[in-house]
Formats: sequence, C-alpha cells, structure tokens
Amino acid sequence: MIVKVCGITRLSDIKWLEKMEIDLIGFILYSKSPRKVELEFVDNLCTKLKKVGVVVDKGVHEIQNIMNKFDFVQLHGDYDFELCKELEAEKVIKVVWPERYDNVSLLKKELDIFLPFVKYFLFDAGKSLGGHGRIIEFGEWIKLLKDYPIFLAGGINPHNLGKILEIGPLGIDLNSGVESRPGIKSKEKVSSILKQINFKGEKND
Ligand SMILES: O=C(O)c1ccccc1NCC(=O)[C@H](O)[C@H](O)COP(=O)(O)O
Repeated sequence: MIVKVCGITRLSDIKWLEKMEIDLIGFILYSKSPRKVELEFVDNLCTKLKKVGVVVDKGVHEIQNIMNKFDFVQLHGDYDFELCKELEAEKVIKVVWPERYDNVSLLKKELDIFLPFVKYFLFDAGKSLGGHGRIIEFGEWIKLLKDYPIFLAGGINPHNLGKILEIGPLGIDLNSGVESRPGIKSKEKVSSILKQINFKGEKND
C-alpha cells in the first residue's frame, strides 16, 4: 500500500517522515487552506521523499510550472479532462468526490474519461475541496478499487484505518487524522498507522 501524508507545513515533520519511509508528501498550494504553503517553501526543500503539489484554483500554465518542481500534481478542484490533456499523465493525481455521484455507473464513466490522462485517482470525502476530517460515505464505489489506481482520503486516522484496510485501496492519503492541529503532523499517529499497515503485511506493494 502506498502512503501519502498531506498538508505538510514544517521541515521538522519532513525529517521524521523521511525516517519512516513514507512514499509521498503533499503540500497544499491553496491560499484558503489552513495548511497552505508558498511555492518558495518547496523550492528550498531538499528531501528524498516524493513531493505532491496540491492545486485547487490554478490555471494550466501555473500547474505546468508547479509540475516541474514536484513529482506529482494533485488536481483538487473542478478540473476537466481538457486541462488534464495538457499535463504529463505520469505526474497527475486527479481528485474525485464519490459523494457527488448518484450512482456508481456515473462515477465509473467519469473515471474512464480521465484514466488516459492520470497516474492515480484520489477519492476524497465531501463534494469539493478537502481536509474535511471525515471518512467518505461507503457505497458501491468500493468495487471500483480493484479496477482503478485509487488512493483513499478523508479523515483517515489510527482508529478508523481498519475499515479502510478491509476495502484495500492502492494507497491512502493522511491529513487531519494524523495531526495535533492543522498543518502540524503527529509522529505518534503516523507511526500507529504504519504499524497497523505493516502488521497486515500491506506496506511496499
Ligand atoms: O487539507 C486541506 O486543507 C485542503 C484544502 C483544500 C483542498 C485540499 C486540501 N487537502 C488535500 C488533501 O489531499 C487531504 O489530504 C484530503 O482532502 C483529506 O483530508 P482529511 O479529510 O483531513 O484527511
């Protein structure tokens, strides 16, 4: 299972996340988020971890520029496939909100449209934006996890992780469920999550 920790704002958190061998770390490049960072913070960063830039309201040229500085760009706004076509598919994580769809066939149709232009999908809770701190409502969409490269996000924490592991996504995205306050990650909570994953033998697929 691939593990991404999102909403990083401090160098000190990156240092211990490096030791834990997290796969991806995410930076929120959205001015209205309590976890926002400036691009300059990432420009000056030296880390062996793969970096994800989370964008909500940026245009195609800005996104292409961000892509040059990051390993992935996470499209966390209402981006259509015309925009995705302009980007390097191998570096795109497209956010989808299953709660927006009345049924699983509509959601599947949407995934099929985007699939050629993305590396991963990230399913998040709610109907827009992120960092809501609650798990996604479970529904028929769970069956899509076996056919598409999907990360699950939405309030994942050490107490509800068991439910997520049962449905078995390719990756998980951790944010407010592993924080002591917005933007400040908790070493104890992340390490509790990793222990549970390793216990189930699901790390490093
Ligand atoms: O976390 C934010 O503040 C945020 C705000 C606006 C857009 C995206 C945001 N987060 C992006 C993420 O990938 C989060 O990890 C994801 O939404 C899950 O967050 P949480 O429910 O807190 O686990």
